[in-house]
Amino acid sequence: MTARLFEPIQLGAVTLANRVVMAPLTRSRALGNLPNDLMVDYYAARADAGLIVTEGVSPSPNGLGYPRIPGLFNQEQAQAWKTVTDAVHQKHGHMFIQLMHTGRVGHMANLPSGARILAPSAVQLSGKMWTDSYGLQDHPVPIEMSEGEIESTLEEYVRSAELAIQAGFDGVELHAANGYLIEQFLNPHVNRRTDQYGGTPENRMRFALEAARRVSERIGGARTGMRVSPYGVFNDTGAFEGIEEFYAELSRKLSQLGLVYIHVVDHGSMGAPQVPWSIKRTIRSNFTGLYILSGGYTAETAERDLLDGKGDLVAFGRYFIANPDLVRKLRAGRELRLPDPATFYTPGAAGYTDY
Ligand SMILES: Cc1cc2nc3c(=O)[nH]c(=O)nc-3n(C[C@H](O)[C@H](O)[C@H](O)COP(=O)(O)O)c2cc1C
Repeated sequence: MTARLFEPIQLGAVTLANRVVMAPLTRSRALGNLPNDLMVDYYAARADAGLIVTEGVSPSPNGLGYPRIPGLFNQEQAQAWKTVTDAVHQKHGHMFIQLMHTGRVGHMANLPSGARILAPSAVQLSGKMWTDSYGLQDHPVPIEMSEGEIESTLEEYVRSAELAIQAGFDGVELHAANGYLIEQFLNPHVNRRTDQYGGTPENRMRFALEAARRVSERIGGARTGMRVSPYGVFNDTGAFEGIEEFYAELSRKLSQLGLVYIHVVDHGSMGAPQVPWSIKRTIRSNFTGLYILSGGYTAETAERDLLDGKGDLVAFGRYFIANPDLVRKLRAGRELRLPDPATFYTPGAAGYTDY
């Protein structure tokens, strides 16, 4: 059984061996924000996925809000990432890098010196952030970005995308989901600006669309995707008035920019409210590129939704943590292991390369 999931599919210029995507998974193993040999092993072991999307990687020193997450904004990082992409390509895998700027989600203790916690508005995130030096700390009140800082941050995305291509990635996924910087602009609970980047839906979309436009102009739409999470609640986001029309318009505009895929998060399986099918259907019909389904999928539900035409590829997150050979297991209908959440973000090989 499960046939469609294992059919090849064209994604821009590359042919993926199957429609199984390894979802982006922050694992916090990048000491000094630099990819290392342990990460090479981890990704290479999962190269059977049709497409690997990396963990969130910051395009800026300011976006390294969590401890030990990798960056991609200098040559040293690009060279280190090249060892990862080489290992994955050697095994005939393909790989997009997820550019995740954490924005207000962070703490100064996690950032390199000179970096700053920037966000569309000076609205503090609730809850605490882990720091290796001081344990759990309150999120700080972020600095409201000036228009100049918005401009330089957009250029950081472009520069990072360039470095990604240099580092051998097949493309870039802009992280506009889960309450990180791009979604901080999209969401009116977080974005209180009154200039051209806030207020109306058109203004709140501007940062996301500018990032998508500039990155796709630089590296090509065929190498640019975006991840979104309408109705997501992570990092104090949540639904807002006019959300259906908002994402209808956003997906239409991303389609016009020629992005190769849209990756839609549904964290219903993680305890968040289920994302209504109405909005997924709207995005599906407005966006002419590929659609990646994600959130709580099994072999059976993935196959069902692909056959129903709900999407073109299916991302698996937690199962990929505990089952490096996930594609083989799905194909054989074998039982899947569950990951140990205690080692999701701890440094070292335990719960990372020893499944
Ligand atoms: C440990 C962990 C880290 C994650 N890190 C990221 C991330 O860096 N970027 C992102 O977009 N989503 C991230 N997610 C969300 C996953 O990509 C995925 O959407 C989620 O796990 C639901 O899919 P699943 O039910 O197949 O696990 C993370 C999830 C987990 C469990």
